[in-house]
Amino acid sequence: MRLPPAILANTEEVLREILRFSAPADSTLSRYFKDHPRLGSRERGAVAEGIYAILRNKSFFTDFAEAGASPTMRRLTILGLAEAVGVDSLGGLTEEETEFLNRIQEIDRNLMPPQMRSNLPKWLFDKFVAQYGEAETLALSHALNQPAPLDLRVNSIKATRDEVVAGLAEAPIEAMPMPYAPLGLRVLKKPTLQNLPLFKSGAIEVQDEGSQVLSQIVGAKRGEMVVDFCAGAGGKTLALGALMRNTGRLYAFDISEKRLAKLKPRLARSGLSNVHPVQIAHERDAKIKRLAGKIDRVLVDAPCSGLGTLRRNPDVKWRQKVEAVAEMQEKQASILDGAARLLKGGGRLVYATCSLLDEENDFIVEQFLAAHPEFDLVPMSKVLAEQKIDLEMGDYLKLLPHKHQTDGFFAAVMERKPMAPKPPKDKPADEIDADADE
Ligand SMILES: C[S@@+](CC[C@H](N)C(=O)[O-])C[C@H]1O[C@@H](n2cnc3c(N)ncnc32)[C@H](O)[C@@H]1O
Repeated sequence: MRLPPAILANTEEVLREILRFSAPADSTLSRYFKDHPRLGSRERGAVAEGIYAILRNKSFFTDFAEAGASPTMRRLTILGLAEAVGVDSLGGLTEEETEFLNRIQEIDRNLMPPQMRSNLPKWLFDKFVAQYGEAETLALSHALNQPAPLDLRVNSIKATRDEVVAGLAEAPIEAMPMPYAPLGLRVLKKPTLQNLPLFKSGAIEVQDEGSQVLSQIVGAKRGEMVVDFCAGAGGKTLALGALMRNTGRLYAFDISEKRLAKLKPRLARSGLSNVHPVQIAHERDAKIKRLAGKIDRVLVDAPCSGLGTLRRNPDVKWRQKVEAVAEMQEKQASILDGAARLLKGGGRLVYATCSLLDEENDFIVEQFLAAHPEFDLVPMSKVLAEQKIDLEMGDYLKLLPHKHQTDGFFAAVMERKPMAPKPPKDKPADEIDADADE
């Protein structure tokens, strides 16, 4: 069935706003839908998918849209909607526009210059080529320009993976176990989940497989003291709390009250009672000091450029700036430094990002280790073997959309060396040393 011609006007209207890049595309879209309550769910879906298709393919769509008689914005809209819903579902095109679309469909995209084929801004294309080489950059950018699949995490304190597969089948929703995340399921279509009893009861959460693997490698165990330093809306917090079997104490820190507020309803659904959300002012907050040297595991899921999530947030590549990456590095180093104080001897510190740039990843970890001889790197190959995750990695976890079909993620695990016992208060330190020599 064809979409009503008015969809073209709606998409063009919201596109104009989104291309100003003054706010994230998903929040602009939500606001637009709230202001246009008459749009049905099929129409809303078409507008959103059309916008995302334009953001994913902006470089070559813009190039084509600029050549022709009708206004560029209208042509961009037509290209995006045709890509998202198919030419046959589009109503209200003029003859000239239909011809334009047919011409574009015949173009072999492989003949375009590499940067245009990648649909990345020049600064980012250059950075990726320097790091991955041109052939891999093209494979990576191709994967980043596809919509992400829908991944679920089974909440192991509420259900098993098999029970969830059976429950989804009744809906009927087909779901496949995922290769790396032991509690992960990939849903083949994209059904609405919010009204399913499995969702309402907290037996499932939406979470990318890469994000699930990252929670798993923290290695949090029953009864431990754990800190999720940059918990946000709690995607990884919830996974950690379940891995701890709802025991011990899991602090969810973040500076953002708004993000922590989003964690609350998810927490209520999850049935976890071991999670303690705490808003902190910054990474040196006095609330953190009280826990110094007492924590078994700390996850720093650091704020980053977010370039690993382009499948979901294609606007990020156009909104992100090269200068912002440098600013981000300073923040990442400072947060990692602040979080490291929490660990007890033998405790593990996990640094993670959803960035694909070495400068936010390897570089931050190497700089940290050089300044903190009290920490040793635990090779990721060892950590993955401990967790029985069948992934080939060296020192670090580097999940890549074109290789692992996940969002792009980086993680490193560092272990604090055992601490020297503190001298008793009534005995001077040099006396303790003399005793130890005997
Ligand atoms: C990558 S997001 C975290 C995503 C979250 N862990 C999840 O799995 O959904 C980074 C978070 O770091 C928070 N943040 C930024 N600066 C911080 C700081 N100095 N201390 C703690 N959290 C901070 C941001 O508010 C944001 O929620």
